[in-house]
Amino acid sequence: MSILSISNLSKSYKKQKVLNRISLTIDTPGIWALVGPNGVGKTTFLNVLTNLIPADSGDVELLGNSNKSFQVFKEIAYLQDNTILFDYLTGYDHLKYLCDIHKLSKKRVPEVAGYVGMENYLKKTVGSYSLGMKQHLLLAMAMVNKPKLIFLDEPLNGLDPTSAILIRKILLELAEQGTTIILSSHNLAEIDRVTKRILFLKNGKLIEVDMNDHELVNYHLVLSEPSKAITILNEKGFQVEELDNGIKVRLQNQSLNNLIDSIKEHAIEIVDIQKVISGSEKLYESLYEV
Ligand SMILES: Nc1ncnc2c1ncn2[C@@H]1O[C@H](COP(=O)(O)OP(=O)(O)OP(=O)(O)O)[C@@H](O)[C@H]1O
Repeated sequence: MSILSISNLSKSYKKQKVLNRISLTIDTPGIWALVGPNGVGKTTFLNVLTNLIPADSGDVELLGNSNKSFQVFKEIAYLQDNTILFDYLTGYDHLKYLCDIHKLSKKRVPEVAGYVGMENYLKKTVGSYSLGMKQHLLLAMAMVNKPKLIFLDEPLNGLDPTSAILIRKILLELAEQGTTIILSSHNLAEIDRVTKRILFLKNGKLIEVDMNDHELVNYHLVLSEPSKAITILNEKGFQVEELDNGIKVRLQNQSLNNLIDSIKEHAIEIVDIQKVISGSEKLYESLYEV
């Protein structure tokens, strides 16, 4: 049984084709990032997958059941944006309501609130919440029924570093426990921290990428004589670029030891050396011609 199986999924708004015969299968648990520029169709895609809005054509199966079956909603969760929250209700009310729907004990409320660190404001009305506090509540709501598959639309929006770190830890923990998370986000640096698997949405199609195949490793070096080093390294076939405060080298067939030895044998001092991995932002730039 696949965790997620999509075949020939299409959705248009009037003449605008947002999803164009998309097919995708996910068989292994983990985190999958959904990425694309504003207005490309990420929210539409998540809404169609969870059957909040109907597709024009195509089929979706979540955890082996059609996304139109009632069973699916016991096992999945969809964290939408905070417009689904009610200002005059407390965080507790929201979580208790979901426990009732899922026929779970209300003991699950403090459990899940504690998990996302919102015990202090659980009993306050949502109207008094900051953006980050609302994001915590939404994540807690998504976790109430211990779902095996979670769709998250921009869960990192408006979070301070403390909250972003906490949510990252929670996502990684859930993934480790076997949950599959489809995470729509514009925060590419954060995505690189949680997953190598990215679904880029472009022109109505998904481009599935394993970042392990696309990462570029460069070394940034601060040197006593950068110009001399550039000449020497170029002669030896290294791919070198000048930086404001040093040089950048991309290794191809050479090892890091080759690089260091080549510099040292000309008595050039290496003041600093850093490994820099270029992640999804580079790929995003080339895919969307930024
Ligand atoms: N109900 C609707 N009626 C008509 N057009 C819509 C509707 N909902 C979305 N659209 C259009 O569909 C396109 C995709 O919108 P969507 O919200 O799915 O994009 P997104 O990738 O989630 O954007 P963002 O990153 O800004 O949240 C946009 O051009 C949008 O204007």
